[in-house]
Amino acid sequence: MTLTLENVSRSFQTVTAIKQINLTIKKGEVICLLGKSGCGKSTLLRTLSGLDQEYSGKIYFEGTPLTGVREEIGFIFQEPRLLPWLNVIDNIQFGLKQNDEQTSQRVHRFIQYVGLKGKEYIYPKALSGGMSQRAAIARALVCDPEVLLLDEPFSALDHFTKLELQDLLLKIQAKYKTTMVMVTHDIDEALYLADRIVVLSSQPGTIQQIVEVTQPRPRTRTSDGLKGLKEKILKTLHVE
Ligand SMILES: Nc1ncnc2c1ncn2[C@@H]1O[C@H](COP(=O)(O)OP(=O)(O)OP(=O)(O)O)[C@@H](O)[C@H]1O
Repeated sequence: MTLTLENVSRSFQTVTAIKQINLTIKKGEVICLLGKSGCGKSTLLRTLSGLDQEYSGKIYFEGTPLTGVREEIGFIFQEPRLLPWLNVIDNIQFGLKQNDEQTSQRVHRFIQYVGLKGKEYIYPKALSGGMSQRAAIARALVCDPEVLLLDEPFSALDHFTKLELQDLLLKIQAKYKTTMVMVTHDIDEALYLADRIVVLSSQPGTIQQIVEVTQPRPRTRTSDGLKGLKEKILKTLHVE
C-alpha cells in the first residue's frame, strides 16, 4: 500500500500551513514528520487521514484518490482518547462491527500483544498514561490497519515509558509491516524509529529535507551514525 502526495497544500484563512508537499510513502515504511512547533506537521497528518478534505493537490491511496476516511488507515493521537465509561476490552472492541467469539479472541490477542494482560476490566481513569496509550494502540491494531498515522503519540509520557512504546511500535511494524507516519518533536525518537525523516520548514510548511536512516534495527540510540544525522537535522532546523 503506497500513499502518494502531489503538490498538497492546506491553508487556513491567512495561514498557509503546508505548501506543495510531494512525497511517496512506500508500503511498510516508517516516516517521521519533524519540525518546529506550528510548521504544519499535524495538518499534514490530518490531510493524510482523509478527515480534512479542504486541501489542494492530490493524495492517492494505492493509486486511488483519497476522498475521505478509510478503514485501512488508523489514527493514534497524543491523548489516548479512551471512552471513560468503558473498560479496556470494551474500548478496544468499540469500533468493531462484529461482536462474536472470534472477534473477542482477536481483542484478547491484541491486549496481550500490547502488554495489557490482566488489565482487561480496568477503566481508563485507573490506567497510567503508558497503559492508556497501549490500549489506544491495541484499539487501532485490532482494526487491522495498513497505515497507522500517529500524532506525537508518546510526547505526554515519561522517558522510560516512551522508550518502551517506541519498541512496541517497531515490533508491530516488523510483524505486520504496517506503514507508519508519525509526527514528533523528538529528533532522537525519529532517528530510532524512522526509515525516512521528513523535516518541514515553518510558515509555510514545505519539505526542507528528507533524511534517510539506513542503520539496521535494532538501532543503538547513541551510535555515531545517528549522532551524525542528528547534527545534520539540527543544522537544517537552525538549532545550535
Ligand atoms: N483549524 C485551524 N484553523 C486555523 N489555523 C490552523 C488550524 N489548524 C492549524 N492551523 C495553523 O496552521 C499552522 C500549522 O499548524 P499545525 O498544528 O499543523 O502545526 P504543528 O507543526 O503540528 O504544530 P505543533 O508541533 O505545535 O503541534 C499553524 O500556524 C496553525 O496555527
